[in-house]
Order: sequence, then C-alpha cells, then structure tokens
Amino acid sequence: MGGFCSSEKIVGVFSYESSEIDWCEDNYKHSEHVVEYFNTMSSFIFFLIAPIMLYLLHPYAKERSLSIHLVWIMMIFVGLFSAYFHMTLSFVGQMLDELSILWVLAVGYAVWFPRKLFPSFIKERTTFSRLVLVITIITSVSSFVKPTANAYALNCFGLHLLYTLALEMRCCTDQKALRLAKLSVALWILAITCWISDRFGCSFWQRLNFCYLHGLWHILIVMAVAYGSTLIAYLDANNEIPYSLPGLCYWPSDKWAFGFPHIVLKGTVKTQKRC
Ligand SMILES: CCCCCCCC/C=C\CCCCCCCC(=O)N[C@@H](CO)[C@H](O)/C=C/CCCCCCCCCCCCC
Ligand SMILES: [Ca+2]
Ligand SMILES: [Zn+2]
Repeated sequence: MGGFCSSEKIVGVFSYESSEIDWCEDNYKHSEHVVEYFNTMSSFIFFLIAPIMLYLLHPYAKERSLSIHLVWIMMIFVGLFSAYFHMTLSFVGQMLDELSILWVLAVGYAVWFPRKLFPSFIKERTTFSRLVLVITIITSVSSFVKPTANAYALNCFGLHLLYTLALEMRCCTDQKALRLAKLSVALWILAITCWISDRFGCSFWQRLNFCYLHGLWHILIVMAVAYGSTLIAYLDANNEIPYSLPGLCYWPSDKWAFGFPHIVLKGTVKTQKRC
C-alpha cells in the first residue's frame, strides 16, 4: 500500500496543474494538451536567440574560455523546461524551469563575475567557481522547501546582477558600453514589470481581455539577457584579455538601433575587424 501511495505521489508531481503556480493566461484556451498556449509558444524564443548568441560570442569565447558558451547552451534548456512547464503547469515542470535558471545564473557568475569584486579570501577564479558550485547545490536542494518562493529568490539574483553591473559601470566613459547598459536595464525593467503585473494584477488584465504579459516577459527577458550578458562579456574582455582590444558592434549592422550586440577582437591576428 505504502509503495502504491509513493508511486502515486511520483506520478502526481508530473500531472497537469500539479504546480501551485498558475499564470494569468486562460488554461486550455487553444488546445486540450497545452495548458497555457501563448506562454508555451513564447518560450521557443530561447531556441531562436541562443544559437545567434553562441555564434556571435564565439570569437571572444575562443580567446577567453570556451566554458563561456555554457551560458547560452544552458539557456536552450531554460527554454525547453519553460515550454514544458507552461504546457503542463506540473510541479516537475516548475522545478525544472526554476532550477535551470538558477544554474544558468551560477555559470554566469562563475565565468563572468569580476575578479576585483571577489571576496578578499579568494584569489583565483577556479576557487570562486567552486564556491559558486557549493552555494548552487545547497540552493537547489533548499528550493524544494518552499517552491512558491523560488521565483522571487531568482529575481533577487537578478537585482544583485544589476548592482554588480552598476559597480562595474561606475567609471565607464565608453559611449557604446553605456548605451548597451541603458538598453539592457530598460529591457529588464520592462520585462520585470510584465512578470509582476501578470502575477499580481491578473484580474485587471482579465477585464481588459489581455492575459499575455507572462509570454511578453519571456521575449523581453531573453533580449535583456542577450544585451546584458554581451555587456558583461565586453567588460570581462577588457579586464581579462585587454591585449585583444575588444570592441562592441551590432549584428547585422552597427547602424541598427536594435541589432544583436557582439564583441569584436581587433587585436587578434585573424579577426582584425571593424564594425
Ligand atoms: C556576473 C554575472 C553574470 C550572469 C549572467 C546572467 C546569465 C543569464 C541569467 C538568467 C537567465 C534568465 C532566464 C529567464 C527565464 C524565464 C523562464 C520563466 O519565465 N520562468 C518563470 C516561470 O515560467 C519564473 O517564474 C521566472 C522566475 C524569475 C527568473 C529571474 C531571473 C533573473 C534574470 C536576470 C536577468 C538580468 C538581465 C541583465 C540585465 C542588465
Ligand atoms: Ca493560467
Ligand atoms: Zn514562464
């Protein structure tokens, strides 16, 4: 009987709507197999942006460390788990979605966190990465204690990231970097406004018959991460591989206001590029 109950519990965590979270979008509106259709579909934006970013960051990653690519490879999994979560609203979907975000953040911190901001007892990046790994394992286990609090905790990491960026940009006079910082922060503010409005203002948006703010958040946050992570990578390149003379350009054209930012290394023999 005990065995039966526990196997029932295991099946339960996979079942549709077993998560305590339900976003504002109407359930089963467009399909009987997909709980939140627009939220599921908008998660596929991660599959579109990640390969572009992997391609654009490659010259810098080759010079600095190929482990940088882990960030956007893992973002593909964030998209996959996000789609699965919104398709089922299952407890397993929620945990996979949240844990994958936590691990992307961890990899981002391990590879990009500025050396000068390391705690004073840490000198090497490998030691810092090990510390991040230990904290992430502990946080992953603790995330099962109160799953509804996880998303708020993740947003606090987002705030810390913004604070780190502000520290790094304090003395920056590079106009291109400043512009990228303003764009990233603006996108992040817009994204988080959509996330909060969907969470707390659902009855208002239902009256307006517009329940797609969480889907919009997916699109805006992936753009914020594309812009913000390129800026962080650019600051990192200036600190860690200054001999490669890093510069910022936009793809497909530098003249476009909303192209994809990327790093060109003017100092390496093979890539003597101009924007
Ligand atoms: C020096 C540190 C460098 C760190 C690099 C950062 C790398 C990327 C980090 C985060 C990826 C965010 C992915 C968002 C996935 C969205 C999936 C989703 O919608 N999940 C929700 C449920 O469906 C869930 O409720 C969302 C929870 C909140 C997640 C908050 C993540 C913080 C994102 C911080 C991004 C900052 C952008 C930088 C701007 C300057
Ligand atoms: Ca819903
Ligand atoms: Zn989502």
